[in-house]
Amino acid sequence: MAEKMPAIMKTKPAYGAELVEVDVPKPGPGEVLIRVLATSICGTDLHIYEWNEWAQSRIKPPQIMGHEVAGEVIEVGPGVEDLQEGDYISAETHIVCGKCYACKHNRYHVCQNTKIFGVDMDGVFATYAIVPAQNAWKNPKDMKPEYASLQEPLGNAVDTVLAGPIAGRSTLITGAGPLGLLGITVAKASGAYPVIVSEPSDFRRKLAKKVGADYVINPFEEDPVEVVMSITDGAGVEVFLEFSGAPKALEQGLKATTPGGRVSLLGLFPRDVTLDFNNLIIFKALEVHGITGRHLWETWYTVSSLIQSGKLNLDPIITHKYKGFDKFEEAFELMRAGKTGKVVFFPKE
Ligand SMILES: NC(=O)C1=CN([C@@H]2O[C@H](COP(=O)(O)OP(=O)(O)OC[C@H]3O[C@@H](n4cnc5c(N)ncnc54)[C@H](O)[C@@H]3O)[C@@H](O)[C@H]2O)C=CC1
Ligand SMILES: CC(=O)[C@H](N)C(=O)O
Ligand SMILES: [Zn+2]
Ligand SMILES: [Zn+2]
Repeated sequence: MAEKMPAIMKTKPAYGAELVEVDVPKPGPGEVLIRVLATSICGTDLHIYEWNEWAQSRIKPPQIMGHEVAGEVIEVGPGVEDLQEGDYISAETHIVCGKCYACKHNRYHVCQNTKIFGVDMDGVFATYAIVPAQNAWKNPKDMKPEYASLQEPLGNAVDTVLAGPIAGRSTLITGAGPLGLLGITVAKASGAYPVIVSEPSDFRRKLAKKVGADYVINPFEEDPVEVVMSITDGAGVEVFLEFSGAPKALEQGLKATTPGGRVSLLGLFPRDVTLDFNNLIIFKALEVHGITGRHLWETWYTVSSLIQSGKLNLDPIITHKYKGFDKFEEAFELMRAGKTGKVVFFPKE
């Protein structure tokens, strides 16, 4: 095995990243070394690439980027018992403590001491990567690596869509970025109808239709609330799934939700949001869920079963595949321009 490997690294506290040659890491106690088979870009990676305020407050360069992955275990560190060379795994990105109040209440997805690889330590945009054994998820041998790599963001989408009943429910999704697109296919596979999607990007509205949306709305040209009311005979939707992080979308979605309906909020807002809580939430008795991470580990079981059921329409969502990392800047710039769904790298041997 090579001593050195290419890696996409945040080398400096500034815009961009670099493709550099680094030493292949050695697994320490409780860790495994994987050969990366597929790794995909998350919106968070884009924040790190762009070096926005959040990234400046959290990321300590130099650091290998990336946290969505599928790989083969090639070396097992001391003390690891339930993994062996040859295991085909993906990884939960949240490294949780198991000791805090949240963990002791089985709320691992909101562990107060969460560390995230690719965010708080070296990640997986490389030929080989270190994964904590406690975070490894064993994949069925026949699962495509690009699907296996998407399980982590699919987990966010599953927790958003399935935070309450969805079968047969009218559903509004705001934001058809990579996560919103995953939300559409999970909602359709789970029996939601109609699935109405509000998304200003023409490229992404077309993608939303391909993935299975029943209706798409351009919120910059039509009032999504009016369109939803006309589709639902004035009732509003039973379920509102917020995947955009746009304050306007939040307000429109709440207005379009039927009294007593359910709201799941995944999108992260760029700033504090001012909202008419009395009339948009309280007097409508809405059930509102904040969504973060994935429930450990039931969400991973749900995601894997949905993929294996063949009911998820993932291929149209994976819009860009790259062999190796040479064109990573093109990939990030296309993603920044909103001209992609999910982008997947397949490291060269
Ligand atoms: N809570 C959590 O655990 C996580 C939250 N996120 C957040 O989820 C959100 C979605 O992630 P990505 O799909 O990667 O983000 P993205 O930024 O690629 O997609 C957001 C989409 O919303 C659309 N949009 C903008 N304004 C809109 C409006 N007024 N109405 C409808 N759509 C509008 C954009 O055109 C874009 O297509 C982001 O805010 C991201 O930060 C991502 C990962 C984990
Ligand atoms: C930080 C991330 O982007 C990650 N996908 C998560 O679920 O927390
Ligand atoms: Zn992510
Ligand atoms: Zn904890």
